[in-house]
Amino acid sequence: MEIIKVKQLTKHYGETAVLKGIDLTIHQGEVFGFVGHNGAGKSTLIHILTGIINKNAGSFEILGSPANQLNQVKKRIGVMPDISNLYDNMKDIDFLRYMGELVGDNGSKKQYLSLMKSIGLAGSERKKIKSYSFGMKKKISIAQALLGNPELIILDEPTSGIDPESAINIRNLIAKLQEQGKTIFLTSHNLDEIDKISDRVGILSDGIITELGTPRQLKEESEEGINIAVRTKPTLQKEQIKTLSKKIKVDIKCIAIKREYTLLQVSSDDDMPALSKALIDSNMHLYEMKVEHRSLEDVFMKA
Ligand SMILES: Nc1ncnc2c1ncn2[C@@H]1O[C@H](COP(=O)(O)OP(=O)(O)OP(=O)(O)O)[C@@H](O)[C@H]1O
Repeated sequence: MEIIKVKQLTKHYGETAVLKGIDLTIHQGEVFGFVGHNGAGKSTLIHILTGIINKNAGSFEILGSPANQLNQVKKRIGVMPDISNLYDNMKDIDFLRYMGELVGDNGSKKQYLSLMKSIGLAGSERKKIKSYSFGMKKKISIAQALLGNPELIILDEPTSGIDPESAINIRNLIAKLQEQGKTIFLTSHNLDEIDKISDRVGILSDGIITELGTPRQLKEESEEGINIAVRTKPTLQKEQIKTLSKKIKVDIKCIAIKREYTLLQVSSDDDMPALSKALIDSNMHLYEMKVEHRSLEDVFMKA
């Protein structure tokens, strides 16, 4: 089932075109990671999809409702608000109860406390939001997005500014929500995190989605050769690589030398046996040799 369907959507602010034709379909139960540089237009798309601002052209449907009938499905969508929109003078638990009532969530105090605990806010209950740190405000805004048991949860940078343990809790929470059949649309600048938790990733660049696929597909598509990290003593230097390359008749590129590691590139893993033998036959002491797979960061940098 299609939860989000966007076709040729555009948005400009004055003369500046930010979204230049977005096509995107997100299915039920997916965790979709949406990434892009600062100012790429990720929040702009979220604001359009949630009815905060209007698109200029194109169309979209959310939970089967077209853009002009978003009100019909708003209660089924949980959106993490910007932390500047939280009611600072309210106590956290009262805030959740109040926001919950607005979406028909009449949970008990125990349920709200349990929600706070699940996102790492145990022990802070009954504090006024204005006394919260930045990270705590992010957490309570994630809690707000979960009120009313929404089917689609939209999280804009849920883990930025959050301590590592809480970020892990939030990732675990996202996995649990997915197990319950929820669809999660999230943005993050932490590409390792996106790689870990997303079923599919979209990279927004210059107003369009330039890369779309599973993290694995994107990483494999970007592979041009095999990168091999070699740790030797002494550290392998560029001149020695040239000599080795000639000796074994394998094209070996030196990508980088970082401390005791030398990062090499060969065209295929069939070149590895010859390379390891040549290293052992030379006077190098070979401590480690491992294939370094591309990361989403590499894909992102090329997008
Ligand atoms: N209300 C507005 N009026 C004019 N320009 C705007 C407005 N809102 C956003 N922009 C501009 O649109 C572009 C996209 O902004 P947006 O916040 O969507 O990017 P983003 O990808 O979410 O960035 P970040 O990763 O930094 O959060 C930016 O250049 C921003 O300055």
